[in-house]
Amino acid sequence: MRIVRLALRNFRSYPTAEVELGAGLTVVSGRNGAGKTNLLDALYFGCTGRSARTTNDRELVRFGEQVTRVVVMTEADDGAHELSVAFESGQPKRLMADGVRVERLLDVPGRPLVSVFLPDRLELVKGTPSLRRAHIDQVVAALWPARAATRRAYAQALAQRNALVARIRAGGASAASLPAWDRELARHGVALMADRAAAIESVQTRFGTIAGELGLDGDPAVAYRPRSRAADAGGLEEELAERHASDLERGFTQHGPHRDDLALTRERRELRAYGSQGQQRLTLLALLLAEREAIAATRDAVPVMLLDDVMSELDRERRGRLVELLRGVGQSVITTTDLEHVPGAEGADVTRLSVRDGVVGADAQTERAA
Ligand SMILES: Nc1ncnc2c1ncn2[C@@H]1O[C@H](COP(=O)(O)OP(=O)(O)OP(=O)(O)O)[C@@H](O)[C@H]1O
Repeated sequence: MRIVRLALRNFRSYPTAEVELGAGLTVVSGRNGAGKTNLLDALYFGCTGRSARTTNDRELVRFGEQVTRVVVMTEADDGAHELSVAFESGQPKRLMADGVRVERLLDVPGRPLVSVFLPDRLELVKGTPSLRRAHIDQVVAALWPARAATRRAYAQALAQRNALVARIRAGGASAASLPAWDRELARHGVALMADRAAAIESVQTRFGTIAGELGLDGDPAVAYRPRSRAADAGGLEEELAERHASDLERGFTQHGPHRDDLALTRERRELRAYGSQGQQRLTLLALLLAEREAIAATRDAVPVMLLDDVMSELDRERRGRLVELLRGVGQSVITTTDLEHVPGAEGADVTRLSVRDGVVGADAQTERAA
């Protein structure tokens, strides 16, 4: 599966654009504000139905326009496919796969997986545990699509247990009904913890290696931090039972995998609290690359990497190593203000695009030579 073409209409700074992606690495160059990030976001939007930068879709519609539309054309073993997303203010988003309306693009079989590195995504390292939990669950779903159901089942059981806690507090139900929901929550909870642990295990060693190669010293590490210490469903059920009184006092379920975290450390200290901005950026980059390798090793699908302005952080040697990693397997799109920052960009296997004033042109090299 690979993305062949992207077509946009009234997406951010672009009135219209048609972009052909390379089979491997595509480098998008242009000045600050030219529209490079907008192009990456359009790709993300077309593949997932969501922006990587905002939850407010209205921001995606070009100023003065009403409707934006993004179409992603792909090629797979079974032929050509098309995903499209259209958004009009005040209307529900229209998501289509091969001309058929769908609820969610994430459920479309064979859709391209995408992994995106944008400055805003640093929140994954710096922000609250909930972002990291959601991220682990996305990695689980990318590694083993069928297991996405476990997280949904857990979330549903948790919502029901919380509703019951509220009813008991209001005097509308008896505390004797709690153990049944402890059992249900524990059953899905241990399955969820096992999936998360397995996902992080498949990423751990790769993360250490790639982070080292990209120049992050100090023994960088990623580890799953489950809230519960239970080894099985019975153990988690007991932990939940021990907290009945305090759950009823606080009004919600305080214990379980919905309180898990992912620890990202360097020299055994949390990068969230002690890492420099550069270290946090390298950590995020290494994590996304490690996940991509793990997914490629588990499935015959390699996520498309969308990397925004990542080169400025790296010295020449590390830029070279990153380009090597990206050229090795799958598709990637990388943006840069300066083509010189991408070693090997002149290679025959690299597709070069230049962006200027909301217009995407082919081959910046040719343009420079002209
Ligand atoms: N809805 C919109 N309609 C029209 N233009 C928009 C819209 N949203 C953003 N823009 C414009 O897009 C431009 C920014 O584009 P983008 O972030 O893609 O630039 P960039 O090439 O990645 O720049 P940098 O190198 O500085 O990160 C800005 O000029 C901004 O005004």
